[in-house]
Amino acid sequence: MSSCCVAIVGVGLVGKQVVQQLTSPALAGLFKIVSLTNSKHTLALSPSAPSLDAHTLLSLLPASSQPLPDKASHPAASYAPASPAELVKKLAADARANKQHTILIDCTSDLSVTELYPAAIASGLSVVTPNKKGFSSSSDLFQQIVDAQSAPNAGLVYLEATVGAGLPIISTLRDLLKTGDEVTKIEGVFSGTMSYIFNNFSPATPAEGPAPKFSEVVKVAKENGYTVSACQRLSCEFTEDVELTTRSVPPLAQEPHPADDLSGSDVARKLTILSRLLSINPSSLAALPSLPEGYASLSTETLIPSALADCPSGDEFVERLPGHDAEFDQLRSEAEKEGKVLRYVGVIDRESGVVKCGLEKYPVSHPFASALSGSDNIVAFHTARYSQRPLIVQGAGAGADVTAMGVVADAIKVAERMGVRVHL
Ligand SMILES: NC(=O)C1=CN([C@@H]2O[C@H](COP(=O)(O)OP(=O)(O)OC[C@H]3O[C@@H](n4cnc5c(N)ncnc54)[C@H](OP(=O)(O)O)[C@@H]3O)[C@@H](O)[C@H]2O)C=CC1
Ligand SMILES: N[C@@H](CC=O)C(=O)O
Repeated sequence: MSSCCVAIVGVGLVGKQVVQQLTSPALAGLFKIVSLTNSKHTLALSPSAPSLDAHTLLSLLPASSQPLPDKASHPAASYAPASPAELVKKLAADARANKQHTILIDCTSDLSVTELYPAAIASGLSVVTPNKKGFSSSSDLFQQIVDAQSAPNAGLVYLEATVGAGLPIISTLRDLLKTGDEVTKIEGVFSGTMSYIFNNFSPATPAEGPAPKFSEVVKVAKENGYTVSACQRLSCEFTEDVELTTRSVPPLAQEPHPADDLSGSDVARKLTILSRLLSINPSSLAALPSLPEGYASLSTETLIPSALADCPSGDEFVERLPGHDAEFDQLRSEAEKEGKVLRYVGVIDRESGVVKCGLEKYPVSHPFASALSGSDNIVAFHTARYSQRPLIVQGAGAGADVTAMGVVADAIKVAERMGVRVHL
């Protein structure tokens, strides 16, 4: 096989970057993009037509706010209303007919798309995704995805970018486990947004002047989160209405409503994924909690003040947050009195069977306190082999370009395993 077909569902921040990277000179000959789908429309491309560049491909998919044109402006293109379920059936039939392996790349955050993975994998498609929901929701769905890989001629599944974006966290864990190491504990800062907030609210080396208020830091994080959309679009050259100065903004990927990150559920989903990967591999250590409802079964400390729990909009949340600054000031001064800083961390402790995430205090000399900046994630693997000092993975844990790198690197692994030769 000299190339793989690729269908991308979800063409937002990450999906656009995936298109960009798959059509780069290094990879354009190895992957053939056969469809792009947003929440409303599917653009289908004839596999026999010459490959198109990223700009042309993306310009052929109408935005979901626009109606489908009567006729495609490119001879290789055709349109249909978006139906990921129908798409999976068609891709599987085409792959069988053309004897060409096809990768479904899900760059949505939609649970209903992940519910298609078992059927997709069992019908021979491979799935590559940064979408956490399929692996961190009910244990039934997770088990169905795992079991689908045992069907005759099943496709493969790769999920590196679900944890730490492009950082090699899932692949490191898999390598440790498959080579027989015992992973006793995984701990780290797993949220780019939480990392940014606490690196600034509770720095190891405070800047001169008054300490920042929690609400001010969250507000800046929210603003940067919005700015990164503009930043990424600029780097893809799809809009002209963005000032060049936005390039200097650190790449955050905060959810539009800060409560989605501050609730800790994003970290809980990442811990669920790692915990389940640990649990499906043989180990002599005690079993971890079964997490039947996924992230919702996990002990998660929320940072949303209870009075703001039902705040409907992100703007209103940020407006009302200053009323709760005193609570966060107190947490910070308690930590400072002990010579410590605050960090929002996740822990999977194999020996005690604890899986939890919440706010913890760390001495300023600890790597979680002093080694992080921007939206960095840091993950420490404590194992039988790495018993004296943990194996540490660190770097930007959010942002469209690094997340897309994790996705595209997974697609390369699928292609290699399907017989496509990829040279150094
Ligand atoms: N951004 C980051 O730094 C990181 C993101 N991730 C994960 O990557 C995924 C994508 O994130 P991101 O690109 O930032 O999100 P965006 O919101 O920018 O993009 C999501 C895209 O999915 C589309 N979509 C939603 N539902 C459906 C559906 N049912 N069928 C087809 N398309 C659909 C949306 O379409 P429409 O345009 O029509 O609304 C949109 O194009 C998420 O799962 C996220 O958690 C993981 C790690 C880091
Ligand atoms: N919102 C997440 C990014 C996607 O996983 C984060 O801040 O880490």
